[in-house]
Amino acid sequence: MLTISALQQYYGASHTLWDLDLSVPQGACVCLMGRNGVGKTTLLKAIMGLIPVRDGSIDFDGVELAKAKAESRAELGIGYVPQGREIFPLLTVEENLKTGLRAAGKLGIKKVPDAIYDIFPVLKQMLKRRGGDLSGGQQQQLAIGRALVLNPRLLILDEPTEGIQPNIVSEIGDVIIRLNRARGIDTAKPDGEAVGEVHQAIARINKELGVTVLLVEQKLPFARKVANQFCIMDRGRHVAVGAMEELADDMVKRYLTV
Ligand SMILES: Nc1ncnc2c1ncn2[C@@H]1O[C@H](COP(=O)(O)OP(=O)(O)OP(=O)(O)O)[C@@H](O)[C@H]1O
Repeated sequence: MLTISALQQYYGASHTLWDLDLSVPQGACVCLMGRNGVGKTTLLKAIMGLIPVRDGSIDFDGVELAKAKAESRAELGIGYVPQGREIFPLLTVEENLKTGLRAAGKLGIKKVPDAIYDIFPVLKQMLKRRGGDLSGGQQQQLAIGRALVLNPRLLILDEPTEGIQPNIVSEIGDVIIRLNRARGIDTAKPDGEAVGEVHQAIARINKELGVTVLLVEQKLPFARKVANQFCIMDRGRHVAVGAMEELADDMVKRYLTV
């Protein structure tokens, strides 16, 4: 679905991404890992067209994104939750969600889908509250909700658990897992699990679309739980990729432990 090849990125004279390759197959949940400052956020911003790239290719389902305008991503089906969430503190929850619609372009989506409120019931309860008055966890749910309003096929999240209470971290993890893996779940025949409204809403979105996920995450247990593939970066280069169950202790020690 997303194939990055030989990407080169500079901040001025500073060479930040070196010959970087990354593959995100359809249906996967890929976790981009690495210590602070290795270039994870830079890579996500490059994918989103928020910073220019010098050379290389970013192919999304056959469309070359490396030189395309940032606005093209939403229309193509890429949703983005930036680091630090970047919600509008003075706008209400409803207004924040509607900002996600501004890039609807030709998609024909005119209102925030009800499924967003089914996935994050707290947003419905707080529709008229200002974004800045929400807790960190609620703001993160708002940021993810906003990224989902255009029904993306690829959801990109930059450190979704940063600064969030443990119980909300786990809720957010469950939502990501279900968005990613609920495809094909038969809601009429739950597999031993009580299928609630949230689950059904996610299964509905997922059945229609199948949300592939690329996320940056520093918390190892969260990454192991949520993602099924990893890509480790070190000093602007990809140094190891594989299935999450292959992420060995020596790699963790060498590239991730601070
Ligand atoms: N706007 C910028 N101008 C110049 N250098 C930058 C800019 N943004 C980031 N950098 C530098 O680029 C390198 C990669 O930063 P980046 O934020 O992508 O790393 P990261 O892996 O996401 O780290 P973190 O986990 O701390 O967010 C760092 O050395 C950083 O100082």
